[in-house]
Amino acid sequence: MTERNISADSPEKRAAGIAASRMVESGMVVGLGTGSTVAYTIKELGRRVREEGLEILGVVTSYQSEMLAIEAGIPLANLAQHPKLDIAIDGADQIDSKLYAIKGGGAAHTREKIVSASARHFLVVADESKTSIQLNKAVPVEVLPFAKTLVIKKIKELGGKPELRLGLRKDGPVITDNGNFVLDVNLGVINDPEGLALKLSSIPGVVEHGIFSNVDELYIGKKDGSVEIVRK
Ligand SMILES: O=C[C@H](O)[C@H](O)[C@H](O)COP(=O)(O)O
Repeated sequence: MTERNISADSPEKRAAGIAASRMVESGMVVGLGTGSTVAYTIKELGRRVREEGLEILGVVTSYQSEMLAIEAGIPLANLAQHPKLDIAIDGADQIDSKLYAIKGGGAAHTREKIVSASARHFLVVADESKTSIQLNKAVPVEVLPFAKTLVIKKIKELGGKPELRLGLRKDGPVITDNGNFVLDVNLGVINDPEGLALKLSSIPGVVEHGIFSNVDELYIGKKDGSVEIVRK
């Protein structure tokens, strides 16, 4: 895994993140994703709340998005209060031409999947480097620490090469917001994302994997500041 830098400015990510925020209207309950691209969306929504009187409730997907949303001034709610969200907006690590996505580079994919599955509309924001004809990046798999050895064995039986994600400024494994480990699983080119998703989900001890098949719309930010919109 390469180091993640969520604070470096990126015109492409900003273009996609801000364009997506325009889909949000007063009265909506909005799923707020995790990562450097959707951070632009969260900041822009906060600006509209503070300066334009936009009235929304945010439902966060991680401690990162919670901290950003609080700092931006977005009032928050949770899924117990609002089980049905109007929209969820989130980033992706890779997304293919059929809008299957790999997420979890920030280890937030479990809550992201729950929040996006609760939304009527799921919109992904990304820069051009994330698009690919087929998925081929390592798939993050959140695992109960107790089940690590079994899950590694089962993943190898599927032909995957699992690697325990280690902390960058912490010794030992990354611990997710849910208290679990993450395996980054190299599976080569993924020809059948839905089939693979089913196989990974059926391994005892897998909490959630990072293959998403529920993306409705993709906003791709370009270097010239334009945004291409792809709909399912
Ligand atoms: O766990 C993290 C998430 O799935 C992110 O949405 C994903 O990694 C994309 O992040 P970024 O926009 O920083 O590339």
